[in-house]
Amino acid sequence: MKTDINAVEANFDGLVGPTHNYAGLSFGNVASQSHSAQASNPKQAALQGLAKMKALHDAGLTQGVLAPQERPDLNTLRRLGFTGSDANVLQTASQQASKVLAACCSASSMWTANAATVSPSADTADGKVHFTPANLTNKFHRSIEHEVTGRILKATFNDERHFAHHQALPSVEHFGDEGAANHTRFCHEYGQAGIEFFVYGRYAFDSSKPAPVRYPARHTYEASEAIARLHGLQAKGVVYAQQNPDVIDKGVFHNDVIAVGNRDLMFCHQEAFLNQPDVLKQLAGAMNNQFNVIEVPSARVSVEDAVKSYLFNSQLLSINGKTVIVIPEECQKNPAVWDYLTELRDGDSPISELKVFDLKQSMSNGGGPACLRLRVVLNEQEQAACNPNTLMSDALYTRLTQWVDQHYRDRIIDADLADPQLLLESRSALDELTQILNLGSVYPFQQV
Ligand SMILES: NCCC[C@H](NC(=O)CCC(=O)O)C(=O)O
Repeated sequence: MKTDINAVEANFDGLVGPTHNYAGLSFGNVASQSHSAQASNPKQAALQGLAKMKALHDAGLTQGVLAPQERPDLNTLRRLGFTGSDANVLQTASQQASKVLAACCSASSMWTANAATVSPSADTADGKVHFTPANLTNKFHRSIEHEVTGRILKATFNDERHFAHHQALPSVEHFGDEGAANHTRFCHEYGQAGIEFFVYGRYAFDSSKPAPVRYPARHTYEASEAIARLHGLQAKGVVYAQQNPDVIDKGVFHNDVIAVGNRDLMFCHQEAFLNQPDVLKQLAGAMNNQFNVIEVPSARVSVEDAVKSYLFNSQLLSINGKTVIVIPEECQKNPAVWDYLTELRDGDSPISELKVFDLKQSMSNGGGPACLRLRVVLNEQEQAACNPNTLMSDALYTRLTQWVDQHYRDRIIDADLADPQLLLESRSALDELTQILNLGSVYPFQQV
């Protein structure tokens, strides 16, 4: 197949929804648990996300926006037995099952690294870009995302000649799938066939294999294999690796908390994978031995510091032939991490620039720069086939910041989630958003 030299890696970031809150829903995600019950600021959260999108657009990258989910999720609450008017459903849920209500109000779809796994057309048998929404079975509040995520992806990549959309895998723990947070694509040029690297936390059908003991392994080997099959990937274009169970037990709930890759570069912690030397050897072989690894030693940055600072939840971006790393402010505040990063930048590593962002609202729930984006490699024709209203521009940035200022609250605590007014505010915001992004009626409340 011919290489498209104009293929780009686009980042589609999740827009933070109007109900962003801290409910402590993610066992095994240290930040989510430690910020439980604190007041959130949805307006600031959305603006922080938009500022990152705008900055990367300004740097010349292709940047897209993925719409949030409808929350509170009244359909799910009704499915769980709450009845009556919408206000009544919210009130009884808050009285009888406040955690269930909080789960049905989470803005967790903002972390679009978990929205889906995406395979670029250069890697797939039919030459289309393949999308499979992640079932996110391990956490109830996230398991209710995939259906609407699928609709939003179809409305964003809306051309059957170029884009193939699959259903999520069966929603059981055996096929627990956390999407692109556990998937990295290596390549020499974006438009050339690449190596898709799938990382999983455990085996569902083989209990003889190692697994974490304290925290859950959300993603299975069997799920990764199924995605590779669905997307029509060639065996020689796929490498699998198991996450080190010990680091899952220290709070590394997704691989993108301990490793990140771009083109022919892998930036990872020394303890990221089981049998790490062998994994790196396999990757180098698959990449015809043109592969660079920056492996951060535990003696320089401990796993605990990596989890606290989100050093590896960074974005590695190619800008004008240079590799730039996008990191959260928390990296600057951690002396061991900052020392290491400045040494990388000033030395002869491939990383030549550090871009620091304030993403505190998302970080407090365990989501850094990389969690907030879904990478989609697109050749020239595919770029033209995307829904143009979802692509960042100066005009879209202005429009969306005004929209956030108009509709979003600047404070939400647990008790607010039962407020019927919040439901109305969210629906009117999202109704307007579907017009701004030209998505059609993707939300359940628009389909009655
Ligand atoms: N890729 C980053 C995902 C972070 C996400 N946090 C949350 O859902 C926290 C929600 C809360 O606790 O309110 C998760 O753990 O899946």
